[in-house]
Amino acid sequence: MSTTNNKDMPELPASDRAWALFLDLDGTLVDLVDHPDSIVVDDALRARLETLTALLDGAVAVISGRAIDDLEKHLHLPTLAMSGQHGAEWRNSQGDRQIAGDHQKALEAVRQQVKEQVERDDALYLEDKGASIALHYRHRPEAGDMLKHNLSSMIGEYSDLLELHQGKFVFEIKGQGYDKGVALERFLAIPPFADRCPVFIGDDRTDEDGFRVVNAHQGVAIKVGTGDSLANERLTDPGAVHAWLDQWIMQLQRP
Ligand SMILES: O=P(O)(O)OC[C@H]1O[C@H](O[C@H]2O[C@H](CO)[C@@H](O)[C@H](O)[C@H]2O)[C@H](O)[C@@H](O)[C@@H]1O
Repeated sequence: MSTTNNKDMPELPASDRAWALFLDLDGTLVDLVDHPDSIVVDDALRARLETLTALLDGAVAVISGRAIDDLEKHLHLPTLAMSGQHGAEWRNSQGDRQIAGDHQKALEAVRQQVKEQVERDDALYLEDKGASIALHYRHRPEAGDMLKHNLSSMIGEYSDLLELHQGKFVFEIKGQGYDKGVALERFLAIPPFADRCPVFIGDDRTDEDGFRVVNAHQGVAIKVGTGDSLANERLTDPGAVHAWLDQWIMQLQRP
């Protein structure tokens, strides 16, 4: 196995294996910021993703909690495979898309209640993604426990169809049975990902489902930042992720 030059960084994936790369967006590829619309995806990141996609024969996907329309609005990479809304949406590298719909009626039933909760406090922000709803409380951190309690009650009678996920200053109501692990398994069953060994980089607790699947496939799971994790490897922040990916690109380009 090749090694990186920086002792603090994970080993680079061995060059004698075929790899599939899965990447979380917020907190992993881009820095966390005050509002979901304010993230910065620069040309260097776009170029990095395009180069890796070419070098890995198309086996690169972004696995995000964001909706695919939102990911595309920021990334502008129409042939990049993606999963959005924590596994409820998929797009392959041909641009073909699917979205889970079995929980939509239940979500509709709670949508108005969530809106009313947000309307009571200007510091809260509702991100309605279609197949999931995110309630952001970054600007009202002390409301976390109250919101968790209220949102749990709202979805209580639909617990066979809906579940509550907690991310970084956000609660998300999403379809039961979809998560980033499900998204990874789905990609690993189809070309060009099938039969490749997965590498997944993520920073949040919702990424742990992905790490579990990667570990089961004897892949490389990399947690960005601190905190308990199923991942065996660490990178400190998005800047370190970019540097690690650049080193991997150099290794892949070596004759
Ligand atoms: O799975 P990810 O790609 O990491 O997406 C997770 C959630 O990211 C976004 O919210 C988070 O990032 C915002 C921008 O930095 C930040 O303001 C917010 O506090 C974070 O929770 C996104 O808005 C969500 O839809 C994603 O699920």
